[in-house]
Amino acid sequence: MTSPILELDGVSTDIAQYHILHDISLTVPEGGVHVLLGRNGAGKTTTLRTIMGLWQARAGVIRFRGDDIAALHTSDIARKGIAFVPENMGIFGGLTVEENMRLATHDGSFDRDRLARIYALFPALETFWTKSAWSLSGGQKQMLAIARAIIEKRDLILIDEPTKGLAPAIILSMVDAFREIARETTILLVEQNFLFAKSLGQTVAVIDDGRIAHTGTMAELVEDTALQTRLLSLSLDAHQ
Ligand SMILES: Nc1ncnc2c1ncn2[C@@H]1O[C@H](COP(=O)(O)OP(=O)(O)OP(=O)(O)O)[C@@H](O)[C@H]1O
Repeated sequence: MTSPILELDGVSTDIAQYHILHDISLTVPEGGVHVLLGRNGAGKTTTLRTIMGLWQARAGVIRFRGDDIAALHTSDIARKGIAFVPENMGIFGGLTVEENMRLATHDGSFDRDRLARIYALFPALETFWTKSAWSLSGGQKQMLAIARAIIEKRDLILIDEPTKGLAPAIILSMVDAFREIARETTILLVEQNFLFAKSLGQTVAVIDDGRIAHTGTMAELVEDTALQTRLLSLSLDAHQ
């Protein structure tokens, strides 16, 4: 396994008076898709927001390519090459697809090759390029949110539950897109959909009640049904 692109070491985060994350240690190897699983309220979003500097860690170290980024502002963390696709997708409904994409670039201009690649990954975005984002379907909105994160080269993308509320056929089409994106960028994926997660993930961490309950390779979790049963109750949507 390659050296880690991201490491969390003993990270604890409070929101107001509440202790939400407790001593989170997590290693994300460079390249591929790495999954953070956990049930509702387990602390997945808080972990991603802490990495992005949207919540300040009370304790612990967050290393990106070896540099401690825990005290940096979100804009400086983004400039280092980390993008965040939040659960609410963070797109602007009143703007066109093109305007949404342009706002995600640093100077408003597009690299033609990257744009062509994005059109190939998500053809609907080319079709609806001049349409307002609110006219897109849920799946297309999610594609736009992901496309915004990769319109410029990023080293690491944090994606919060991209399959939430999407139809199975749309989720299936996203598997190929994620595999393609992961050829040039490391993805840290928060998920509850185990089928989606296991088809993409190389490593997996399970978080429960703000604590890491398990870390390992996805292959060993897929093979170990007893472990799955133990973790399913903590983390996964049993219907997936
Ligand atoms: N702004 C906030 N104020 C108070 N508590 C919060 C806030 N945001 C999150 N929490 C609490 O922190 C805990 C972890 O929330 P978090 O959103 O990280 O969970 P999650 O695993 O992402 O869940 P979900 O799958 O539902 O998005 C929950 O108990 C939640 O109620």
